[in-house]
Amino acid sequence: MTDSALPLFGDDAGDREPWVDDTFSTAHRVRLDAHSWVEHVPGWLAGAEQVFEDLLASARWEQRWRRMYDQTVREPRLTAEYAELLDAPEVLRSMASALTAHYGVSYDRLWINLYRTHRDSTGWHGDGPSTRRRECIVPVLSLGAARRFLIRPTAGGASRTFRPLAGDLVVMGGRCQVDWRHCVPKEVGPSGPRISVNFAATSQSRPD
Ligand SMILES: O=C(O)CCC(=O)C(=O)O
Ligand SMILES: [Fe+2]
Repeated sequence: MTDSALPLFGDDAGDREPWVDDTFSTAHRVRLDAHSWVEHVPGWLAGAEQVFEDLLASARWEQRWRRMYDQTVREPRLTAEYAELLDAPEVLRSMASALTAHYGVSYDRLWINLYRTHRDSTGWHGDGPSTRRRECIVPVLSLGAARRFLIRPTAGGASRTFRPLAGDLVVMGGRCQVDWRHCVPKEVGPSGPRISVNFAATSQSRPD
């Protein structure tokens, strides 16, 4: 057995083991309007690099296709879904528990997206079937390269820009999935790969 295969204990553990700030001490909430908000939690996850590498190597990445008008288009990113939280890696399950405890929403499934380069993206959308309740709380964790995350009113208007770094959470709350649209646009300059972890709750997929 080599050193790197040994379990992490002692002083080293703090540097390498992923660890979430379950006090959410850095959370900063931006009110979008009377009903919707976005919370940015910088540095929520420590050890993000290890989680990124593990997911990149171990997730069952799939190419998805999206129906747009009369065409079927290839999504410019890869996705892996964990329809049951129990099937997700332990580190993601413990993050889901921390989010459930903090936001009072029972996160019981998740999907992760891989933006391979600056040319991968996701267009303006609301999360649709996973967020049918009038008010939802949708946490998204960023890993890997920093990319812009934009949100703008569904009816049109100026967008707000967030730039989550690896380990940051961006949480959409209230009526964000109906009254607002979000996207991760392509970038002009080169960027390394990014993974986002999208936490979902069956309870939020049922209309109230
Ligand atoms: O990658 C992100 O930050 C957001 C992804 C997203 O909105 C989605 O998959 O529904
Ligand atoms: Fe989304």
